[in-house]
Order: sequence, then C-alpha cells, then structure tokens
Amino acid sequence: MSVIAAVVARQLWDSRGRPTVEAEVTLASGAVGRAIAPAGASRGAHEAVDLRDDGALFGGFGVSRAVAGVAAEIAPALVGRDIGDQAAIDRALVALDGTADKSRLGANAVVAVSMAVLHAAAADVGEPLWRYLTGGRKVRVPLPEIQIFGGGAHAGRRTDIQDFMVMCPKAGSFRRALEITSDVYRTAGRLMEARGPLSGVADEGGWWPDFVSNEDALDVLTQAIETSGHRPAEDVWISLDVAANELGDASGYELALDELRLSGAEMAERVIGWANRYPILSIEDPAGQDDFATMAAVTAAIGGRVQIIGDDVLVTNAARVAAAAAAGACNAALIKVNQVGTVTEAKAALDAAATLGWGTIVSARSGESEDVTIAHLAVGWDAGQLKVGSFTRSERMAKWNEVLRIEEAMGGEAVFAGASCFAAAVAAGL
Ligand SMILES: O=C(O)[C@@H](CO)OP(=O)(O)O
Ligand SMILES: [Mg+2]
Repeated sequence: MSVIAAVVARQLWDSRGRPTVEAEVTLASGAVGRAIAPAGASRGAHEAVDLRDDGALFGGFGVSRAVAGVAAEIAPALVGRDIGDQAAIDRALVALDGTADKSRLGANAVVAVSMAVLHAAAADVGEPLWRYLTGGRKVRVPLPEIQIFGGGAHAGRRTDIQDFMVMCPKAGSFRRALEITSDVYRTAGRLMEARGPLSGVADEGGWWPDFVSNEDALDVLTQAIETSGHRPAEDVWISLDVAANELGDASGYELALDELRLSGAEMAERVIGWANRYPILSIEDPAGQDDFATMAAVTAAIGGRVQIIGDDVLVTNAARVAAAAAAGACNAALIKVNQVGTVTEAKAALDAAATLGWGTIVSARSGESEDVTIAHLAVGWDAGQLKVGSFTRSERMAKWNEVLRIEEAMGGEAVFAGASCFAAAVAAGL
C-alpha cells in the first residue's frame, strides 16, 4: 500500500451554518481521501471535545485553531506513514493530541483526518469504502431509523423527547423502507397542517413539532402511520430518542411540555408506559448519561421486546459499553465516530457491543454536511442499523441516497438487515 504524501485541512460550513473542519489526505500513489467533521447539539459530557465556539456569533476561532493544528502538527506526524494501517495512524493521532478527550488538537480535527485516512486507503486500492471495510465478509444493508418529528435541543425544546422516528424492519429492502417512511413522513406533515400552522422542519429535517404533550406527538405519529396506509406494529414501528441527558439526571428529570418533574424511578415508569401503549420498538437514552440505574430499570422491564440504545450514556466508548453491560443498562449502542474521535476507537466500541449480542446503530450528528462516510461504515461494518435524521434536508438525503447506491451495487447479493439486527425485533417475531 501507498504512503501518505500530504494532509491538509480547511474550514467549511455545516448544516446549521457553523464552521467545521474538512481534512484531505493525499497519497504518494495520487489517491485522495476527504472527510468533514459533524457536530452534535445534545452532547454527552464524556464525549471527545471539539475546538469550536458554539456561543459566538461568528464561531470560527476554535475551528481555525483546529485547522491550524492539522497543518502544524498532524500533517508532519502522518506524512510518510503506511496508509494501510489505520489503527497505527489513529494511535499516532491519539498520542499526538495527548489528552484523554482530544481537546488539545480538537476532536473535530482528529476525526476529519482519521476518516480522510480511511477514504484514502479505500481509494488507493480502487474500492468503494463500504466494500474495502468488509475485508471480504458478507455484510447487510442497514435498517434505517428515520425521523418524522424533531424535538428537544434540535427544535427549541418544543417537545421533551428529541427524536420521533420510524423503523420498518419487515420492509425487505432499504429502498422499500424509504418508500414506506416517505408515506408516513408526508402524511404526518398533512396531519400537522390540518391541526394548525405547519412550522417547517427541525435541525435534522423532521417536522417542527407543535404538540400539547409528548403523548400528543406519539398519538399523531401513530395516526400518521395508520393514515399513510401502513400498519403500526406490523409494517411500521416507532423509535424514540428521549435524549434524557438534556432533561436531567439521577436526581430528577423535567418533562417541561407535560409539566412534570420525575424521579429516576418515575422516569423509567413513564418510558415503560409509552412502550406499553404505543407501537414502540426502540428507545434511545431514556435516562441521563450517568444514570445507569434508570437505564437498567427500563432495560430489565422491556429490554426483551424493545431495543434500549445508549448514546450519551456510552459515547461510542468501548470501556463505557463494558460498564453499561455490567450494570444491565442497555442492549444496543449508538456509534458516532466523532463522539470518540477516531475510526479505530469507534470500531472498537461497535465490536464491544456486537460481542455482547447488542444491536449497533451507526449515527449522524444533528450538525452534518454532504459527507457520506457513515453510510459506508454502517454497511461495511455490518452495523445492522443507520440513524441519519429525516427526509427533506440534503445533508441527510446524501447519506440515505448513498445507501441506495450501495444496495444497488450489491445487486442480488444485497441482504436487508431488517429484523435480524437486534434481539428485540427477533423477540417481537418480526
Ligand atoms: O442525540 C442524537 O442521537 C443526535 C442525533 O439525533 O443528536 P446530536 O448530534 O445533537 O447529539
Ligand atoms: Mg441520541
């Protein structure tokens, strides 16, 4: 394999109009790999730390430091290295940064370079990234989790629950899952229009929510599934990201829309109640990032039939996956490369979760770009599931459309992960 000849970075803009980092890795062979760092809004305290200035009107100063660090330190450390050894390159990035949370060089600089290295390695052997990652293994096309309403930190906290999504485990193909979800999405928009003014879309493209309670949103989503001509709990299921880290911690949670202040035990009761009353197959972060007890209470009660995903709880960190498993805190892991900072560390978290028999979901952030790396990771790593946001925003569509291209490229070999990708779906007999 070829060696790295140059690493450059530049400042681009993300889907929220905030500056971000793009890295470009050129090899001696002439092959090039490029990647853009995404950015979260609901972030866990245990995540790797970007160099950003989110509060500033023009927040470019942190990002320009991240860009400058690539030129001054990362490029000299990587030039001349063998592109085929991603793990060694990622180890070098971690050592060069020297902090536990990548805050010196910035996780946004580190993740952009790490993913650009991966792209360059695939380009060097002339393979699409997803195929390069399979190493010849059979992989599945992921089950998509697609947002219908966006709330929480992505929509001025109009609902407490952050993501109201749907899953179609029995769709048979990725293409069909998108068709069904499109019916539900557009029907939900019509229902909201009929109730009053329709106020556009949230950060990830889901409808901007206009509801009187969190359960009102769940009612309208269930109605949208029915009215679209598909069957709730047969063809289409609800998946929620409560993002409860934004609502409180073990000392108490606030559901502002419902005018409720709940203890951890009451929060668990509430979430379990939703799962009992609505066609829910998956729930992410029903408790705060360090409230393993509430996560475990939910998992013990309904984890046999509902996927309980850790996001802020796990932050794509293999050690936290192990700690959560010991506490019985979840049965699935969200995988966001920028939460941990390098491709190799993200893969280690995914492997740790998969070894436990957990579901694994490669996920976008709420601040995204045209970068489609995660579509390739979801397929090439055989994650089984992919969470990208909604329809109607091109930074999301770029990823969904890329999976459609990959599914087409697989031809007759394409296997849709459907219900096979997590135990709860299997238990539900899907
Ligand atoms: O919480 C999440 O799962 C993500 C995507 O919905 O949001 P953010 O990128 O803001 O952390
Ligand atoms: Mg989340």
